[in-house]
Amino acid sequence: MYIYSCMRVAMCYAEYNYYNTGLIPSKFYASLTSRDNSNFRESVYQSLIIVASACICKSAVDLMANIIYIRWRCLLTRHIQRLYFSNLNYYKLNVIEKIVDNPDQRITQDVERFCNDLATQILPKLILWPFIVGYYTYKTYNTMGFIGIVAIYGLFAVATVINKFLMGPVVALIVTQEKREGDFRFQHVEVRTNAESIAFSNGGSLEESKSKELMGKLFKTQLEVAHWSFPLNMSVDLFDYLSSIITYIVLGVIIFSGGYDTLSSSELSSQISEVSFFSLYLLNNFSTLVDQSNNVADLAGYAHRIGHFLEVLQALNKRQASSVCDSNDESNDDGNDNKENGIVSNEVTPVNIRESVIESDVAAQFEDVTVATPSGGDSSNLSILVEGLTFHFERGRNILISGPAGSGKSSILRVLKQLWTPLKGKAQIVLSDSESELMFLPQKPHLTIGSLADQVTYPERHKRDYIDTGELDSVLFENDIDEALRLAKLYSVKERLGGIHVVYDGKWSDYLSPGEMQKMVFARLLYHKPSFAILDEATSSLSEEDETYFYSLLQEMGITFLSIGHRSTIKKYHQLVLALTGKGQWTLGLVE
Ligand SMILES: Nc1ncnc2c1ncn2[C@@H]1O[C@H](COP(=O)(O)OP(=O)(O)OP(=O)(O)O)[C@@H](O)[C@H]1O
Repeated sequence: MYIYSCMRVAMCYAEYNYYNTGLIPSKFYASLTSRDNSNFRESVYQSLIIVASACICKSAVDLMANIIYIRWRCLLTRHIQRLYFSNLNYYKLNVIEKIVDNPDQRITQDVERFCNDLATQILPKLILWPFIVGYYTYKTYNTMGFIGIVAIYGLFAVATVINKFLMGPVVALIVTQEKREGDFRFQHVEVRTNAESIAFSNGGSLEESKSKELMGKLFKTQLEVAHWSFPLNMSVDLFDYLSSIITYIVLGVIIFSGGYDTLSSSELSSQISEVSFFSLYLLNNFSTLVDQSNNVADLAGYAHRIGHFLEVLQALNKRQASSVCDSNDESNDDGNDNKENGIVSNEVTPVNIRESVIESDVAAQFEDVTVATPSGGDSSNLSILVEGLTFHFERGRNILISGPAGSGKSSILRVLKQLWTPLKGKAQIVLSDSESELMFLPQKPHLTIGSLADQVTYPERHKRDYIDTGELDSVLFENDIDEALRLAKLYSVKERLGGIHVVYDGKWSDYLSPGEMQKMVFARLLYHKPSFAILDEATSSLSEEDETYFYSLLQEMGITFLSIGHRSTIKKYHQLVLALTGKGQWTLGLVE
């Protein structure tokens, strides 16, 4: 609020200066035509002061417009980020429901351009617009009469109608252009992210042709925008040029009809200068609005993309809220059923689930869960992976999930983590899903931007803040990380980097081998020391020797694990095997 008020004051002062600047020529005309030396000198001093303060005001307005732009961008981006990162929306939008294209581009680029255009191009022009137009309308009416007002307002009305008509197709094209821009950038980000794999598989020329194709589509749309902008620009320029001559046409009408017959020639030239300033300034304010047509077209394009994105995020949150309500209702019902029936057992299950389990010993449970691939709203795309799955993941009973590739092993974990909604039944993490209780080690390790310490403590945040405020002993913190790195056989990485707090200025996946990346995820596990762990092929890139080492270490530390893996050597670390046999079938049995 404070910055808007400052901006309004600076704009008022700037307008006052423009007004005085506009009157300078008439003062010069008067002093020059009357050969009045002292008046002339006074005009020179006055005009220098006016010009200097006009410059200061203009720069102050620019500064405030920039501050407002940054503030708006910050507020809008934060609002979108809050929605994007809540309820796993970032996952749903990027992996499951691709309802909006390029969410990253909308958050970074579209918001930036929208706020920049609005705050620096449009707001300064509009903030005092009604007052200025009112004032100069009054001045023009006083000096030119009714005819001047009709001519200026008439011209503006015609220009507005024409521009509104011409702007429609440009707005639609800007929306498409932004989508194409995002697709083009995404293709290059993909090449950057997977440079090594592409190089190994000689995919360079294929990627080049894909990039070329996307570039072609983008440039085609840009050309269409340029073509459709041509009539719009022409109309804007026509209004600009017409507005510069209409004043003189009206003045001609007034003079030739005897309007200023009583004035001497020096008074007439001073009058013409003053009248033309008022009317030109009024016209200038109108043409400023008309000139914004292009900016408004761009702005409408960005606003459409941001608005659509916000609508989708809000709809996802609403859907999540209503599904939570539904599941609460269901869980109340289930509670009663369970009391009556006890825990359900499955006939195809060789090992019956114990009838009573100590609640605190259960980390996760599946009750008659049917898992299907996400269909994106089209039920013909739906493929059942596992049907009626019922088991408990409980302390001291390590479970191995096995089955052919694509049989749905990871999908069971996705359902448990609430990334996918089961077609039927209930899968839930009973303990709190925090790093101290239960940790997931995903199939593709994700290493975040930052230091080695950030990798090991992930996803814990703000540790450094606690160290800075003295709430956490930095030596203890660093010792814990060192210990985790040593146990994960990654201490050499710390030495290579020169310390755990050195920020690696690049992509960790290019710096570490796939095996080292998996070790890094184990370092996380060893740092957080949870009671339970879920490992999705977490040792697939490690040697058998390292795999044996890590599984033995987990057993020594008393961590209960549920793991997915293909190697038979890891069987001996588990008590139960959940085997997926395809077409929704599964068996749960003791390890032989
Ligand atoms: N986001 C998704 N949308 C639609 N189908 C998907 C999606 N993710 C995975 N699938 C499909 O679901 C099926 C099961 O995938 P899942 O990742 O669970 O297999 P998996 O048994 O873990 O295989 P692997 O041993 O190769 O890791 C596969 O056919 C896969 O193509």
